[in-house]
Amino acid sequence: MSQPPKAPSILELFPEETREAAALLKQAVPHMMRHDIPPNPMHYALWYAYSRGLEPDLNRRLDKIVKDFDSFPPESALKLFRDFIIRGEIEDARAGQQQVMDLVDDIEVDVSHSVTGSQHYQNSLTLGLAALQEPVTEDLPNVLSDLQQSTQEMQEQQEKFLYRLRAAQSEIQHLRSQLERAHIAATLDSLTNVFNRHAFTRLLEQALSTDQHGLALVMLDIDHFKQFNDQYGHPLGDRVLQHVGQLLRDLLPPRGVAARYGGEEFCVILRDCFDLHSAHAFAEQLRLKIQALRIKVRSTDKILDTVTASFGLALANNSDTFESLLTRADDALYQAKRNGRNQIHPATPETALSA
Ligand SMILES: Nc1nc2c(ncn2[C@@H]2O[C@H](COP(=O)(O)OP(=O)(O)OP(=O)(O)O)[C@@H](O)[C@H]2O)c(=O)[nH]1
Repeated sequence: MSQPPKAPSILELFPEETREAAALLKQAVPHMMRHDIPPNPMHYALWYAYSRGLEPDLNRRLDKIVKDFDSFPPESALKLFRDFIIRGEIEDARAGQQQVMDLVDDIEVDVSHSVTGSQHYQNSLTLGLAALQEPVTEDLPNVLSDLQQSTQEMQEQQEKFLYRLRAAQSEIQHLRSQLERAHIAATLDSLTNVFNRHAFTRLLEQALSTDQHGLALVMLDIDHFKQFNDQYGHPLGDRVLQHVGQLLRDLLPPRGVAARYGGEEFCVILRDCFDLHSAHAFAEQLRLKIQALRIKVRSTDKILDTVTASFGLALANNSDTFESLLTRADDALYQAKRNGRNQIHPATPETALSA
């Protein structure tokens, strides 16, 4: 029997580049305004998909709801959001749950057969041993033959059980690697292979709540990236981001965390930095490596203009929250941009170091 087509994931549903997505934004927002629909993320996703027009059924249902209600009941929005926007993710989660449940059911049946078999064997052993303790009778050959038969049955059953356990073991390994892949997809930025913003937020909050001693935050932002995109196009801009991701992964010290905070902005959490010098040394190494990047246009072999980045550094103190630490690093980054870019600016003036 043929399987129904797999529902697309969010990434497949919304593959647009910045410009195309911005054009859809301009169409989606007036739809929401016209019907007095709050432009929250759930509504926005629906009206964005509506503007894209690739799901006629969604458009028909949205048109009908606003016509019938002259507004947009939140329950209807949620249902459409589940049915059209996150259905791929919901299907994946359900399929994963079902696989685990099937596996547990199979193991339960196998264990229960094995227990029953062991009980029978135990009974025949008990009877056989009792018979063997009797004075030798002519029944001995029958007792031995019964024991031999039940031992053979037990052995066959154990072999089957082992075979099923091995199959379950490989199924568990498969499920584990599926879960690991899902976990990676949920925490990594797919373009640059460093953590995404969501994971970074969680990791920095965790680090601040457990041990902020020696914790430093580095924020970096590629310089004049808009200009680079405009001149060479987004695909080459994407390659720059991928190179920066690779450099971050290569240079990251032990216990460090590198993340793409958004667009062309990255954050790095460093540990064991008891003054800004070691954070500065890391940032300086990265700054030089970015400056040394030579990006080649594959079709023409032309080497593109030098890429540079600006850096803000902040050392966590006892009273820092996620927001306060991020704001200080961001302010320092802003200063680095104002001072001329391609440089590092520490958040605290007393430890000022120049690039
Ligand atoms: N190629 C590509 N570009 C992106 C991505 N995300 C954001 N951008 C672009 O990054 C640019 C950021 O531009 P701005 O915030 O004006 O900053 P800038 O041009 O780097 O200037 P300064 O930061 O002041 O040096 C915009 O053109 C975005 O379209 C992405 O994933 N890929």
